[in-house]
Amino acid sequence: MSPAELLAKVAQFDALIVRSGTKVTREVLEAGRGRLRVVGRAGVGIDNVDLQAATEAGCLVVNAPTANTVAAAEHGIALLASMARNVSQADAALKAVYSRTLTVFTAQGKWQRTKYVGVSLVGKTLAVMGFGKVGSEVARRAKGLGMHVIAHDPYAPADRARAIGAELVSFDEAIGRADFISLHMPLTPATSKVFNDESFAKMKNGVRIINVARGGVIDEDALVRALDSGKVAQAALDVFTEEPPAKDSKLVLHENVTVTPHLGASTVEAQEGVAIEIAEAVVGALRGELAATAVNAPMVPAEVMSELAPYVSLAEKLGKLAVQLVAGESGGIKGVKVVYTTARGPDDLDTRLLRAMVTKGIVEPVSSTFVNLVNADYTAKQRGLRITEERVSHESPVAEAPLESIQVRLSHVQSKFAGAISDGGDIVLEGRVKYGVPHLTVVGPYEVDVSLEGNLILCRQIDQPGMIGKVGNILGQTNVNISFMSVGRTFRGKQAIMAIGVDEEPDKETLEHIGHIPAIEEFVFLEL
Ligand SMILES: NC(=O)C1=CN([C@@H]2O[C@H](COP(=O)(O)OP(=O)(O)OC[C@H]3O[C@@H](n4cnc5c(N)ncnc54)[C@H](O)[C@@H]3O)[C@@H](O)[C@H]2O)C=CC1
Ligand SMILES: O=C(O)C(=O)COP(=O)(O)O
Repeated sequence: MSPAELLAKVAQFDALIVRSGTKVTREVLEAGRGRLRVVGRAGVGIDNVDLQAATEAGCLVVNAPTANTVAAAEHGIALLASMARNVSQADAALKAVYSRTLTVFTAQGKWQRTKYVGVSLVGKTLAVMGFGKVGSEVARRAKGLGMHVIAHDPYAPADRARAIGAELVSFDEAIGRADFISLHMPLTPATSKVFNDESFAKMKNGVRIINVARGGVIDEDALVRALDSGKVAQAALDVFTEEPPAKDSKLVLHENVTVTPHLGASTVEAQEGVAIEIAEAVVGALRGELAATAVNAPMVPAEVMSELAPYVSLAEKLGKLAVQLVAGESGGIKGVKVVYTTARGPDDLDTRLLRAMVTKGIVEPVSSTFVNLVNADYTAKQRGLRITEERVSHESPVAEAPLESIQVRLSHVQSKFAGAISDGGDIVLEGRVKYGVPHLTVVGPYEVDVSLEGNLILCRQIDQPGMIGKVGNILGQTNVNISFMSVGRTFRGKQAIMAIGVDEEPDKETLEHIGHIPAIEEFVFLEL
């Protein structure tokens, strides 16, 4: 699709899957607002996606960070070796002659065995700039070629470098000592044009540079100057500031430069790999699962994610139930307090995810905004929702459970179900996870215990015999299956509430029928 076509059509889709050639600009994301929920980048670099605009639109951006790593590393090694031995220049020169005449070598001698004398790799020093996934695979392979490998990466763990046999050094030391420099850092404001006149000046004369990362990390005009002066003997480039580069690009046309058109990830295996990786990530994200490869959401490590999963669901359901209890005329929800009862300290329990899910539960049923971990705080702020959190420490933890309970309090709002209002005047709901399943355990001043699956009916009645039977009968007559039921009361013979989980949504008449049971004071049907 052309950019114009993409703009015109993006609103018809829930997800977009792109490679680096498609620019997912603010304009594209705005045009997709309301429908577009996920942008999947079938590769690593996400510099072609406007992350801030995606975050504001609540659009999750996921990438496929691992499936093309080896392909990129292999391409780096291919460029390193072919540059050192002038493979592409020699090939082009020889082909040019053969295409003119099949038999004669010209006087200028295109069978140029002396012109294309190369340099050896063994024993040379390679500086790997950016010791991440691709960089470390390049280092590993270069070791196999007998090179001495040094690396610069301010954030790389020293033990990984040590394990591969690479020495981690400063930026200046890396570029100053190297015979070959291979670039593997992401393009960020900090890395933009870090290879410039000043840094080329610090390199050895006759250094050779390989770039399979991003064109923007090199000041391309400065590289042309360094090539012209001989400071840089050769460069091998897979990526460019502008792709494709201008037709008259001095860099592309330079005789000491080897170029490929951004082929780093282009192997049959890598493309199959990223396709599968991104399809799984996008489908998961559309199903509402937490994406491990989310780019614009806080990173939640996989083990934390699996431990918190039932609490994430509990948090969302409590938010969803709470908002349905708010009376229409109460002037909006202002303050939301989430209270976590836990044996863990702040360092062992990151509540951002839980807070985001409470926000999602509260906002989604009453708006057209799609809320996720990405835009939850932004959305809450926009809607004037003040969400505060409190931790209550719990002395005797149940085994290893991260949380004992989660309570959601909506302050100073009226409720359509007075039974949900606590003594302090807030709507209060509390829940726990039991056997991996979220349960509602407190409604206002009442203790209940109902599994949060399907839908829920809350009834407040006078505590007297026969109530369960009456309600059960009415539901049974219309084939509504009760999945769970619990009765809580303040004092014997006073008020009680019944929390009834139902698989099907009862029709209006059935609900009215329940409301007409004389002892029932109020009831509400809540969707989960
Ligand atoms: N040519 C192609 O087709 C491909 C290009 N790439 C590009 O390769 C690059 C690396 O990708 P991965 O290894 O997967 O990413 P990665 O995130 O695993 O590694 C990047 C490393 O760069 C380091 N880094 C960040 N700032 C730095 C700085 N100022 N100086 C030195 N190091 C710095 C990080 O700490 C990290 O270890 C990215 O730019 C990516 O877009 C990746 C795959 C294919
Ligand atoms: O994954 C990356 O960062 C790449 O540069 C590969 O880009 P591509 O998917 O080949 O357009």
